[in-house]
This record gives sequence, structure tokens and C-alpha cells, in this order.
Amino acid sequence: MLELSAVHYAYPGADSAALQNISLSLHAGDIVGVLGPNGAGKTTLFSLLSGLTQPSQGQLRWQHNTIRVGLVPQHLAFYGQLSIAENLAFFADIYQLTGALRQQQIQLVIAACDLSSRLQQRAATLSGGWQRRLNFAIGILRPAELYLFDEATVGVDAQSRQQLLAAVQQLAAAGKTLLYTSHYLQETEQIANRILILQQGKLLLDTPLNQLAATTRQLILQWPEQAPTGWASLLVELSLTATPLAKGELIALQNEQQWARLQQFIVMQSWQPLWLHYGPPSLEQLYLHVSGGQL
Ligand SMILES: Nc1ncnc2c1ncn2[C@@H]1O[C@H](COP(=O)(O)OP(=O)(O)OP(=O)(O)O)[C@@H](O)[C@H]1O
Repeated sequence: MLELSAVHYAYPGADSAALQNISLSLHAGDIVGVLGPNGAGKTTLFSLLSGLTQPSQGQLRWQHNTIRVGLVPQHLAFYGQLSIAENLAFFADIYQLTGALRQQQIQLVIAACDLSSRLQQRAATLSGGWQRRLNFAIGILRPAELYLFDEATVGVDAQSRQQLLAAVQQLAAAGKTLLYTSHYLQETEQIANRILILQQGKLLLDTPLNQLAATTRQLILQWPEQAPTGWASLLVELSLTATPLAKGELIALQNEQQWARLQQFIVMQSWQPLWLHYGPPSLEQLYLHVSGGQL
């Protein structure tokens, strides 16, 4: 649906690039959790995907000519002096929604974000969590192929958050593509089927999540300096690929036999890995290791 190849972006006058050499493909039905510490480049990536900025180098290629993008921005983007209902009507006008589709979309987001009890309340007088829900509703009001959620649930109470996550999952089930940033790793783990990890503008990891974790095992290991002789050729023999991490490497295994062969090799060595984890890693474990410990 969308391909980024070798995308690079530097803000005018900045010393270093906010995004460097980002290549990835996005597909219908993907819920992609985008993780990275503050300043990693997540919001910049969303600006490029929503067309607000253009890459300094590299290309974004859409499968179809017109792709509509729904954005739930990190900063609240509605009119405080208008009520919830007036804000929804205003943005429906901006998105040029008319007739039955307009009514349908407005009703859909009111239900998805549980807004019905305060439709007439001025947005400025809502609590922080309610304002987030309105912000979320406006972002998904527009029928789109790609939806971007940037810290969409900050400050929302646990029950309402589950409702918003359910709305995200419904969009994916309807074949939409979603990118989702959150510093709540459990939340990302709950909904994402794929994880991107960014750090200092670089894409450190792009890996499938839930279903893969249930059916396959991942090995994360770190040799003291370099891998022993024979390690690389054993990986080739077993048709395995090692993805380099900030510390060590990650290898996705398809069966227990592969793990048995690797174990056999590891125990025979005169030096052992500094770090080794085998199994379906929790997202937090994976993330902390890949990013070198920065949340
Ligand atoms: N308007 C701007 N002008 C110059 N530099 C910027 C601008 N916006 C962001 N940056 C820089 O670009 C880099 C990436 O920032 P970005 O906001 O994309 O990170 P982020 O991963 O979304 O962070 P956070 O988790 O804090 O929201 C940072 O070094 C930031 O200082």
C-alpha cells in the first residue's frame, strides 16, 4: 500500500537529521506500533506519512494515487470554544462529509469514543481525558486508508483507553493501515501486529509481533566481542538471518531443531554469550534490549 525507500528528513537549520535512511512497506490491516525514546523521530515520520512535510531525500510511493490519511495528533487539535458536537460538525465540514456518510461517521466516532453524554459541553471545559477522546474522535472521523495515532491515549483512564484501543482494532479489521505510537508498551503489545523501533532517526528494528510470538521463537544474543568462528556459517546452513541490534543480534527461529543446533554450537564455545534470551520475548524485553535501555 505504501513504500518508503531510503527516506531522510532534516528540519531546516538542524544539526542532525530527524530521520535517516528509513525503508519500509505498509500493508492493509497492519497495526504497526512505532516505539522509540523522546526525539527518536516518530512524530516526524507521521508528518511525512500525512503529507505535512516532504522527505529531504528518498521516496514515498503510494500504491494508489489518492490515499486519505486520518491523524490523531499528539497535541490537542480542536476548538475549545465549541462543544463536542460543534467540533465534530466543523471537522466533518473540513473533511467534506455530506449526507448519510456524514451522519454515519459522526455517530460512529461518538460511539467509538463514548462521547454521547457530553455532546453539548464546550471542549475547553472538558477534563484532560475527555479532551483526548474528542481529539481521537476527530482523527478517526475522516474515512481514510491510513490512520496515524500519535500518543493518542495519554491521560485517558484505563476503561476509556480499552474502548479507544477497540476502535483502533476495528479499523484494522476493516482493512485500514494503522501506525500507533505510545510510551505505554503494554498497550502497544496488546494491539500491534508489527513493531518498528526508532532511535535517533534510525530504524533499529521492524518485526512482526503477536501471532509470530505465539508460533515462533526469537533468540536475542550478544557475544562478548565478535561471534565465534563458524557462527555465521551455521546461521546460513540453517537458513537463519541475524538482525543486528544496538547490543547483539536477533534471530527468528522456525522450529525447535534450529534452536537445538544453535544451543549445541553455543555450549561448545570457549566463551559464552554475554546475554541470551530464547522464547517469545515480551515487548518490553525486546524494546529495552534493541534500544540499549532507553524508554
Ligand atoms: N520543528 C522542528 N524543528 C527542528 N527540529 C525538530 C522539530 N521538530 C522535531 N525536531 C527534532 O527532530 C527530532 C525528532 O523529533 P520527533 O518529534 O519526531 O521525535 P518523537 O520520537 O516524536 O519524540 P517524542 O516521543 O518526544 O514525541 C528531535 O531531535 C527533535 O528535536
